[in-house]
Amino acid sequence: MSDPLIGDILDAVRDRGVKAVLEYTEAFDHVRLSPDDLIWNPLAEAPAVIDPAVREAVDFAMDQIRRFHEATRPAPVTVNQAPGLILREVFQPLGRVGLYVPNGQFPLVSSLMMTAIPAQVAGVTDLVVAIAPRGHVTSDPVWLYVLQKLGIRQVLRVGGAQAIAALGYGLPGLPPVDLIAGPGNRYVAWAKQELFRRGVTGIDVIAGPSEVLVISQDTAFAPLVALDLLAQAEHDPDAKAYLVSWNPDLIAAVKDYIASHVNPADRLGQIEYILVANANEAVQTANRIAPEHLGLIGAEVEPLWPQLTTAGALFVGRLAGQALGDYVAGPSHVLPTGHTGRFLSGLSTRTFMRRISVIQTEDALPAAFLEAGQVLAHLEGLRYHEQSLAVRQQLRGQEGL
Ligand SMILES: NC(=O)c1ccc[n+]([C@@H]2O[C@H](COP(=O)([O-])OP(=O)(O)OC[C@H]3O[C@@H](n4cnc5c(N)ncnc54)[C@H](O)[C@@H]3O)[C@@H](O)[C@H]2O)c1
Ligand SMILES: N[C@H](CO)Cc1c[nH]c[nH+]1
Ligand SMILES: [Zn+2]
Repeated sequence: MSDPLIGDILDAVRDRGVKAVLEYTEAFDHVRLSPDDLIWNPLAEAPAVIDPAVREAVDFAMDQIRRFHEATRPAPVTVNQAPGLILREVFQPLGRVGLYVPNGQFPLVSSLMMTAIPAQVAGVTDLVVAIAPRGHVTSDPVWLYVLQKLGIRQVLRVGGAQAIAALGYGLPGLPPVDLIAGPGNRYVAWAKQELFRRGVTGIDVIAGPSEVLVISQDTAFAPLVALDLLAQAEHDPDAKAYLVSWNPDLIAAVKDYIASHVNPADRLGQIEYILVANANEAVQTANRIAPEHLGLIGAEVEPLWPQLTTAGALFVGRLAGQALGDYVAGPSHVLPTGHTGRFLSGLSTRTFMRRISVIQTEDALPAAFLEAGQVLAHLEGLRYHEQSLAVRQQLRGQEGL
């Protein structure tokens, strides 16, 4: 089977459930699962034992991610708008959330941390994680360690559009979720959008194949620039990497570095070199592309960062390779792709919260609010709106109300 319409996969899983999920898993992942293999509880396994150096790195990354998300969790706001009018903005965690974690071309254990930690810091307690059955997710000690450390009780061992459909429509023993978050390849990103379009679930952000754009000028940085382009291009043949510079010598040096270091067998995404006239044109080009990651390397370009308004995340300074953000800096690496940074932001605790406004009154409410409301209701010809305020104006201040 090749490139079926994603809508057909969603329909099949909605209508034929487990049977369709198993068929697509066999077709795309070349794994034959039985219905009993689909859902797995990592907490039912013995505690994972992993290499101490890996455990230390995982623990370090998880601490950094948690610290950043705790510091940026939105706080409730109270506004005393007028005497007797108390306004609030409060945040409530979502109910049941599905997290998609990529495991097709590479096992992205870091994406599990970068989605589950923000969700948990937001207060979500009902989480299911979907991971494609490539390799041995259920016996790999590192996956097991991270899943157990996060306290995840339900893993759906399915990837691709069929996993997204199963999360959205539900399966026996797997209630449907309210929101699906997490990155994935083009099939995953497309399926999430289609499920949202159908009104089945919320989604976080369009986080498809990885992208990077680097602005740099100094030829001394050619190896750093080249490696940052390659680091995102290595994720997927659908990934995109751009170098933007007004120094043709740097572009030539980066091309040379890549030509002499890359193995022809690497399945890299597309790398594009864009020669611009000056800094202003570099900024305009980057803002138009709206890349997932945007790196600024070198003293000449680093001060440009406040002008860059559409990237998913900015990386400023020669030590700020995008891989730092991919693993350990702290903000989630789940970021908008495909030019959607123009209107979407990366995953955060906000992704997993609903914002509710609260309008609370007391008898001191000034008459002006009820009067102006009646005038506007009258203007729109909405009789009962007007009456509902008029009756309150009469009752205002009366005892026992
Ligand atoms: N934007 C972000 O925030 C972000 C973060 C991390 C990773 N990513 C991206 O996530 C992606 C991970 O992709 P991946 O493929 O490695 O893993 P994945 O888990 O996203 O996808 C694997 C699944 O794709 C399905 N599939 C494969 N070929 C198919 C076909 N021809 N038709 C239908 N379905 C098919 C299979 O069912 C498989 O289980 C990469 O593109 C990477 O760049 C993005
Ligand atoms: N660069 C990816 C986001 O585009 C995230 C990631 C996970 N592991 C390594 N990198
Ligand atoms: Zn990466």
